[in-house]
Amino acid sequence: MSEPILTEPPTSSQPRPGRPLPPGYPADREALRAQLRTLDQLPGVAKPDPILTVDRIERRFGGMTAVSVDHLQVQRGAITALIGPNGAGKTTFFNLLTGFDKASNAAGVFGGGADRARWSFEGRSLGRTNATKVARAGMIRTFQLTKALGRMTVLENMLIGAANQPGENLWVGLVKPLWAKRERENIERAEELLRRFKLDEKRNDMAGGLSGGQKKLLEMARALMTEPSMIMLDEPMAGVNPALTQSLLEHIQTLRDEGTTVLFVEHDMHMVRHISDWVVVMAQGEIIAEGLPEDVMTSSAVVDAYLGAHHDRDLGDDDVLTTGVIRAISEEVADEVASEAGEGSR
Ligand SMILES: Nc1ncnc2c1ncn2[C@@H]1O[C@H](COP(=O)(O)OP(=O)(O)OP(=O)(O)O)[C@@H](O)[C@H]1O
Repeated sequence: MSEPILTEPPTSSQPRPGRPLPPGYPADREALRAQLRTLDQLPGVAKPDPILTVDRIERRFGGMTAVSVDHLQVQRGAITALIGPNGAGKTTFFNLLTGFDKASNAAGVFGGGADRARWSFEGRSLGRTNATKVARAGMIRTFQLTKALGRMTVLENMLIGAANQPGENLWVGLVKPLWAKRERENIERAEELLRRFKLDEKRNDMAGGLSGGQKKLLEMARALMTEPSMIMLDEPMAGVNPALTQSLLEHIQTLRDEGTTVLFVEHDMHMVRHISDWVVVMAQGEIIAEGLPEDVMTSSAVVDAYLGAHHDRDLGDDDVLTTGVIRAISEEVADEVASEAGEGSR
């Protein structure tokens, strides 16, 4: 696979238009990266200023453990990539954190006991809350398969993303002037985001008619209606054509610079290497590695974990052809040659 031409990530940040950066937010991305470079690159390592902290979260489906994360901290203001082979548990982990699924050891679940799952966001415990409350707390996600509502217009899709929609609260619904003011504000914000994501000309089109990449942009724009402190993107690049790749990457970097922490799941290793400040690797439900992109993505443990399910995966750099990879590929080729020879002699 040839590497797409990508511009360098910005190293300094701009304040969010109309909104100051959150207090203590690491505006200078280079300084943040320098701090991250001083950390031990070990699973569960403490971060200088974690926005999200997870402890002992487990999800079992029957006898199969899909997620078993002992400890993870996500650094505020960093772009963190969560990578791992198919079936590693990444989406399930996202679902648990955002309240779309319940941990098998959640508080109140039989057997949850002393080892119950705990996670906190901005220092606030989220373990017992549902998806709506998690979103209101400022942690919002997008999905692997876009959830744009096809029979609604692009603008209507944006407005259902607003946290303070009229009608959500009976009192707001009754107090008409306030209702009208909020609706106006929501429309203004939606229009501004649509302009920014270059979807403004599509505002009255049905969302179902957008391309795959435009739906991804719409979903990201909609997630921003609530002005989240952290956005979790599940495979933002999947189904996006090369023409939109660069603009999607720029949007993600701009989000970070304007005060939104980014955690994303992605299989596109060029993207991971290009824009992440930190990489977390999952395999078989567990976090098996954490560290700087240039180090983690060339680690043989990580490459080996990938080879289980991604024999054809380009990890984005020739340096990944470590001994482990070469050994595994040679074994696979030898197996194929042996089985072809067996078939030929039958
Ligand atoms: N609702 C479910 N019922 C049963 N098993 C499930 C369910 N959801 C996920 N799993 C299983 O849990 C494991 C982890 O799946 P998950 O989708 O979280 O992995 P992933 O890392 O996101 O994979 P991919 O990169 O392919 O999206 C897989 O073995 C999957 O089959």
